[in-house]
Amino acid sequence: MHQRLARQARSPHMKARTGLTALRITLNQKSVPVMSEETLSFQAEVSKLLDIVVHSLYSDRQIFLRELISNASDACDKLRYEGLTDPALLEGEAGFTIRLAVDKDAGTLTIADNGIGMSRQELIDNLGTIARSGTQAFAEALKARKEEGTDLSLIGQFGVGFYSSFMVAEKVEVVTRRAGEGHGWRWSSDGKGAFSISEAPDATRGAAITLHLRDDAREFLEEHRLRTIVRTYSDHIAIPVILALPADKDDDDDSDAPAEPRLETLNEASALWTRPRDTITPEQYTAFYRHVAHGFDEPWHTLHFRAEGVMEYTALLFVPKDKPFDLYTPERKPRIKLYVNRVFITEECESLLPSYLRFVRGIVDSTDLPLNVSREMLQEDPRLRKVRSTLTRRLLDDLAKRAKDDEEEYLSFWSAFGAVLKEGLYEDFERKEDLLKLARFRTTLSPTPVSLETIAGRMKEGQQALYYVTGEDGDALARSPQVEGFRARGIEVLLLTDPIDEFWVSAVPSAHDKPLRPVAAAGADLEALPLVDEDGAKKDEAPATEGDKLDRLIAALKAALGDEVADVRASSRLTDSPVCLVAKEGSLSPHLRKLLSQANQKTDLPDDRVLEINPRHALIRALAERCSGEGTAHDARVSDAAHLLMDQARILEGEPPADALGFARRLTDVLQNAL
Ligand SMILES: Nc1ncnc2c1ncn2[C@@H]1O[C@H](COP(=O)(O)OP(=O)(O)OP(=O)(O)O)[C@@H](O)[C@H]1O
Repeated sequence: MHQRLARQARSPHMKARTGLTALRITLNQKSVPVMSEETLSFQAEVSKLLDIVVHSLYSDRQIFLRELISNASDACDKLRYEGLTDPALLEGEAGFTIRLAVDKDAGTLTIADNGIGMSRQELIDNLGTIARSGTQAFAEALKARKEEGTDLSLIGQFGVGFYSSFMVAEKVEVVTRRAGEGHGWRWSSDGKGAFSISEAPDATRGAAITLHLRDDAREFLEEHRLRTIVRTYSDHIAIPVILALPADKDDDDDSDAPAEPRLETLNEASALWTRPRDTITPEQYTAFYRHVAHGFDEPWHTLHFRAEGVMEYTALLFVPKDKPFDLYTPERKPRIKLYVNRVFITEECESLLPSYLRFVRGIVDSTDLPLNVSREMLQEDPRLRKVRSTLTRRLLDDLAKRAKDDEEEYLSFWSAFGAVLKEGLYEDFERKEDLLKLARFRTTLSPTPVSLETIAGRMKEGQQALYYVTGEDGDALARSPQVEGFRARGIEVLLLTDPIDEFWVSAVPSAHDKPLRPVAAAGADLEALPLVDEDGAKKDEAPATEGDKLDRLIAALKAALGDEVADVRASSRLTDSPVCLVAKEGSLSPHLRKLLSQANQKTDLPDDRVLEINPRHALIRALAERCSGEGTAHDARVSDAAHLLMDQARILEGEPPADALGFARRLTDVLQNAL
């Protein structure tokens, strides 16, 4: 096991798979040796997945061919790369091909490559477990489906790589020899729970996947069908996909020697990104996007350009339409493939994009980097920093253009990736202004997200700043007492509900030349503005509790609540509610405190919240009256009211009352007295 993990650790794919190590360790493979053949069971998740694949939920069965050709192409890329440091692996054969061969009598279709191949252990790991990110997502969706009845047809969007062969085949055989190894292996399975492995001494380098087609899938033995599928889905593959056709036997040829098959190259076989833009169709871009991104959606945006200067390179980048399922994994790694002179170098070149653009997929092909470029070099090379800066600028410029051209379309992008892009407000000081322009926010006046420019344009006369409130649920925030006073004055408040919002706001003191402030910090700004009715006309305010009365009330509330609050103060933030809880200035907001505790992060800062009271509210005025008499310090009713108000404020913040029993008792008393 250790050896296997060590080997995986060296493989360029390991990074993406670290989370799966545990899965593999828990594998329960029953091993039943039968002469030189061994039968092993699939990992339980694979069996479940195959069961669904076999009972075909895809209408689009032909995608199996795209998946297998894509794997073959990756295998060739890997060998080409490993061959740079260890030319012996190439065994003198450096020309890569992917061959399709049909045997109509046997009903088989074979997809063969001369790439890296697989060792015995790799066969078990790769084709017996869930080793692939997309397949893992599928398995997770399966689990979710059990729990909450997810629509199965959605699962098609994940794609299941190699396992998709079982959509069309009743039996699949893989004969493979890993480059550099003496002999090969045969893997075979009917996809029903088990697979077998035996030696294949004569296997050639690479992998040959033979599909014994089901009766209802014999269409995939037809040349014209294969030709069309390859041209549609795999034309961009940079390695020739060759169809071997039976030779036309010459009439005069009466020898028994088998005639050589005719070979027909089906695809363009040149890297798509090297072709001029105007010769590439949108379908070809989409097919390529799906290949590099392992996506099943359409690209929402495509950026393809050649750059000259400190470094010469071509970039072909895509913004997906749908959120990739691993967008929020803790690594937050950008996934751009790096090529040097069309030779694939690495899957995860982190230095090519900032992590807040990690949803972008695609490739960069440089003509200047050395082929043996190391990981360290990739991280430190100043030219790559320049490339990163150019790619970032061009992507952000394009996003701005798209927003300008069609705001509605842009909002579909924003709803998928806005939360990730906002990480840049916190991390990329240089691009803060650009990112602020791209940002869209839901507000108390607009359920559809709008730009800061729009919000700033709607500021009221005398309004000092742009205000925001943070929390989990936009609807609840829009109705919360925190924003009442703003609503009553016709002032728009940004409703920030992404976890990242709590972090970037601290790094962005102003936006669009206006200070950006939390609602809790409004204070005097707000008092200076008049209350307005729905038509914007000025409204009279109810009389407020003031002076001594107010002081006595505040003193009585403080005495009753003790340590439960850091302070009690009057506020003009409230209009309809009697009280609300706010964070003391300079302390963590309740929402941030909650986020940190969910992430198991302890904070040393005390939970010092302020209870704000509305001096114009009838209840507060009545309470103030009661407190103005003698002996109120020990008035049980005032104390009960203080606790009930405090609990009410907590409930509005989405928290339970501090002491449920006490809360129930007080509420009962109050109701009893009132009836
Ligand atoms: N023709 C092949 N030659 C060598 N290895 C292969 C071949 N086909 C599949 N494999 C190995 O099997 C693994 C699983 O393949 P599968 O198609 O299920 O997912 P995948 O290609 O890894 O997915 P992804 O493309 O998302 O990384 C591959 O990662 C690869 O290591």
